[in-house]
Amino acid sequence: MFGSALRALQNKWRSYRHRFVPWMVLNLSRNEKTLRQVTERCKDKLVPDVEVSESLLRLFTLLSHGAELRQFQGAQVTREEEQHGGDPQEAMLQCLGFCIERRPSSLERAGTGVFVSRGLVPRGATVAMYPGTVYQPHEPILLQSIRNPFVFRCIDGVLVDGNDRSVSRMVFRSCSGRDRLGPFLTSDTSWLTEAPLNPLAVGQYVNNCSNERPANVCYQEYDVPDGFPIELRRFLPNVNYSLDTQRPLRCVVLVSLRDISAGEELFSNYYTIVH
Ligand SMILES: C[S@@+](CC[C@H](N)C(=O)[O-])C[C@H]1O[C@@H](n2cnc3c(N)ncnc32)[C@H](O)[C@@H]1O
Repeated sequence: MFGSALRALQNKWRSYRHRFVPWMVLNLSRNEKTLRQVTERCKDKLVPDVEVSESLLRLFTLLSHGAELRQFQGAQVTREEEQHGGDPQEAMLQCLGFCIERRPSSLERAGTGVFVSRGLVPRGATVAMYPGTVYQPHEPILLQSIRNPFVFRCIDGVLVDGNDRSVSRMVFRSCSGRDRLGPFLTSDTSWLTEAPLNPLAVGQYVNNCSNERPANVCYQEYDVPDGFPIELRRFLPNVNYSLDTQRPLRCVVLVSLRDISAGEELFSNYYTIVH
């Protein structure tokens, strides 16, 4: 009986993406608003990948100038360059028109959340990235997934482990070091610290929505295109678990569902079903 019920459920919800949070599954039966339902696969992405690429390239280019400025301390730089290029938060404000940061959540007992701290997020903006190690569906993640609420399942079964502690942390560091291409880093490990070089890379701390606090952002898979400049890949907060030169790197971005003002906390639907 349980088998046929499960099959019926699988037929109903053919494609889904979710965060592995046990209490959320219990919550789902009571609270349909915490589900994001998409009627067709083609309607799942709120903004096209090219727009995501454009935002990332603009921000990473400015961050890259800032990193150079810091390297060549003492060099002649204008005050404006110093202000906008040197500090990741300032670069974000200049480039995207808003800043986000981690703070204690506005929800009771929900730990840390992510807030818009300055500016205004327009609808359809790339607000954050979900950092972490990327596992193909067949790759082993059992050990890393134990008591780990940061594992994200993409629509195609690819998993992203965004935990910045314990085994997950060691795995990310190790894979990132392995994938270095001569002088070029191909991923950023600073999301494992309090001060990420890429200020978007805090999306794993976005909390789940509720009836009282509806979602203002949604997840979207983004495969890094071939032409993405090698020198800017060092700001990407994702790395493949297995060395893979054939497949594009999978990233997950959070896109705003509406305009979001400074002071507001970000909330996502931890569960999306694509019918
Ligand atoms: C991936 S973490 C999100 C970051 C988390 N707030 C933290 O500080 O680590 C997911 C966990 O956050 C908490 N959480 C997320 N949304 C919540 C909500 N709406 N209400 C209460 N707790 C929530 C739950 O403990 C859940 O297991």
